[in-house]
Amino acid sequence: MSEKIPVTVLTGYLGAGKTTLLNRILTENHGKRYAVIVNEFGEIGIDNDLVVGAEEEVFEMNNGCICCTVRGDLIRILDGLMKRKGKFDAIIVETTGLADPAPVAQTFFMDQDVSDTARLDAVVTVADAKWLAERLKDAPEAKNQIAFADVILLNKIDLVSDEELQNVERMIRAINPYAKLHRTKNCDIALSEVLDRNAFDLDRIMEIEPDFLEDGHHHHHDDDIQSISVSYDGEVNPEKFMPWISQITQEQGPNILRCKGILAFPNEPKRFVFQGVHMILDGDVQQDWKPGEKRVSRVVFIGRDLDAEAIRLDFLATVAE
Ligand SMILES: Nc1nc2c(ncn2[C@@H]2O[C@H](COP(=O)(O)OP(=O)(O)OP(=O)(O)O)[C@@H](O)[C@H]2O)c(=O)[nH]1
Repeated sequence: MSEKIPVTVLTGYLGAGKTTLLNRILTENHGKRYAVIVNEFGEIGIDNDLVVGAEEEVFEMNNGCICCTVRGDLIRILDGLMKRKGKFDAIIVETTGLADPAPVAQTFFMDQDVSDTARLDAVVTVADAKWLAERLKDAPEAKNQIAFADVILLNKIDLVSDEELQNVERMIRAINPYAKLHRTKNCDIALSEVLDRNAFDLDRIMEIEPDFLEDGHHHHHDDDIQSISVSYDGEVNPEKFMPWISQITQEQGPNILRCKGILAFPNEPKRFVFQGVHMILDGDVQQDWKPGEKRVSRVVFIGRDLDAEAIRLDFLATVAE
């Protein structure tokens, strides 16, 4: 029997640094070929376009969470990939920040075709050193992501004091004493610590979740969490957009778990990408718009108690004349 293809499930709460880690993996000179599956919560894909590395094949699963509505899609994509075995060395699945990793991991044991050809190598969880303590209070997914991890990257250590870091490490250890824990900035880590670990331990998981191998998925997403996507078929004016995005993240930061966008600015050959986690905002011009690519500007906000219509109108008010 030929060897099974290793699958790494990359998880972690909204904005923790999953795409940063994925891009690091894909750009490093590893000589391997990865197939990448990216799942997003919002209905318009942004992450897919933020993943670098033209070599890799990126499969996008939008509009739903990998652990719920689109799990069938995951099985279909995996089945399709298996038919082309030999064309790549490993598979990386980046889940949404709101995914419960258990049902995703379950897929590799419960689905016969998948389990015959692929093996779950490890669940790698990226944790945000600044926000994890808060999320452990109000987001059960954040806790499950830690509990199920084989490897944890405690990321964004540049944003916290030593004391805060030790505190959050204690919280992680209380939930999961077994995972290998690394402190990172910008997910800077040797790939050998993340890939091909052979770390997934079914026995440990059965201890946490005794019905792991039984069918039926009971994960209920927090219904209060909204995903608001707005897309405009053209350019936005940076002089209007920048003050608006700063203002909304300052004023509504506590409710904005995550925001991001790709924008076309007039006379700018490069795409402007902005990223936000609560009130922390980051933005920069990145790669060029491709020749013939439509210059569409799009933003996504994920959070609670957000006024979707106001966000839509305010964003559209920033478009270039
Ligand atoms: N200060 C700081 N910022 C970081 C670090 N790692 C990542 N970021 C920034 O955090 C933001 C979110 O990073 P992503 O990698 O997109 O996070 P993600 O987990 O993929 O986000 P979602 O897929 O939307 O859940 C980006 O603006 C990153 O540049 C870090 O170690 N320190």
